[in-house]
Amino acid sequence: MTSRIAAVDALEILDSRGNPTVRVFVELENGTCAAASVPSGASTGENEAIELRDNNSTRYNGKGVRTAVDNVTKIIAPEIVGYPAENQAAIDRLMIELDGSENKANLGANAILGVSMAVARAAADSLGMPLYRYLGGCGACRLPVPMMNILNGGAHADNSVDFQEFMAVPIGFDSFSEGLRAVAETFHALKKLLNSRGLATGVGDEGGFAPNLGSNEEAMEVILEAIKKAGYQPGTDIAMALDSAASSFSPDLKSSYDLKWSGGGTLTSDAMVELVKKWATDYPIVSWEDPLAEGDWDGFNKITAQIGDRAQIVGDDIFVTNTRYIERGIAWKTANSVLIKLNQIGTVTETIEAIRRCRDAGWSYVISHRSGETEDTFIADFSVAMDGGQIKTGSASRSDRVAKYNRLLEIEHELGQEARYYWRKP
Ligand SMILES: O=C(O)[C@@H](CO)OP(=O)(O)O
Ligand SMILES: [Mg+2]
Repeated sequence: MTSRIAAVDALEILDSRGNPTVRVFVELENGTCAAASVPSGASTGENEAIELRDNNSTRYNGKGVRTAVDNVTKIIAPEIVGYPAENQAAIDRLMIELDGSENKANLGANAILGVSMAVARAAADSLGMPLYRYLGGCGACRLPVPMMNILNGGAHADNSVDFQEFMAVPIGFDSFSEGLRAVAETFHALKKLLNSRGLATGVGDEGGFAPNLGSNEEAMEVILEAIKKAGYQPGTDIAMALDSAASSFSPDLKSSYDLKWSGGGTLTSDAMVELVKKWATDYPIVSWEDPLAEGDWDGFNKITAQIGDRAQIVGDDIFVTNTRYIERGIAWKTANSVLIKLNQIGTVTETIEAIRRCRDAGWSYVISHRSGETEDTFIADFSVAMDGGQIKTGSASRSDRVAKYNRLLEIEHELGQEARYYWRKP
């Protein structure tokens, strides 16, 4: 009995926002069966691989999740049955060719990624290896520093906060579990603080609280207070990371910024750069994702030149985990870090390639969830396998996010003394 693929199946399931998404099953001739589920974003970059998602017009017209499911079972499955599951790169390439488009618009990035992840998991299971070991080899022993999202705004919440994500980063701890505990305690401290001020403690899509605050500064102030209340030193034990998701408040995606709640109205790119610089000086911010919009390459270059030596400038919407844009960014010194999302590019192999480019350039990379998630914990193993050093996977209040943290705790436990954990400055 070999590890050749015997069957591939798929079905429509729900994601954490209650929207349909894809789950794929891959069965091998040796009896191994593995599944993978595909997440989905809300604040998506324009150049992301195209997923076949449902909205009122696509559900029944051949462009929704049901079509993605059919594409797996009717188009992809017959082609990959018989391939050894370890031939990840060949299987991924075959699916890219089958799709035939630039951006996976024909079969759907969600169809292709579901198969790609399920194939990796089946291969690992069939070899009796944990996924992180199969994908990362015997050197895979570094647990990522979690960026725990504790306050939500922007497109992920209906409150009066412009920036999308405010995260707590445990930089001063010796182990993943201790770091995770500290940011979870900060999350609880923040809840108490918000409560005591009569502010709402309902959560946004990624589980961070979504109170109505007057400005981004107010959000950062209350987080600093929460870190202290939890008994930690801001900037030494726990630092802050932000994802402005600036494309979501830049109408032209490149030169104007409409901060509704802070900063006093519409800003030029230069004014936005100045504001980011000021906040990065006033607050212990170690990582800033999408401080400018995806078309504002000049603004990105400027902010990287000005604060890139002390803060990680992470490109999400601007790079979309695509080597074409990452290479341009490296050549132009646009950032110093890339947010890595498997479903932005659509296969495991291409995601690994994107990470390889980052490493070659001395850039960091942050493995990330999407705002619409499932209970699938693939990215937890993937972050250890890729030795990425950082993971962004929401708060401690939603089980779709907690599943990833718990999987990382399991991996740490399994690695025992071999486990490594440290924050690497940019
Ligand atoms: O902008 C982001 O980084 C992500 C994940 O936090 O959000 P979304 O999945 O909505 O694109
Ligand atoms: Mg982002």
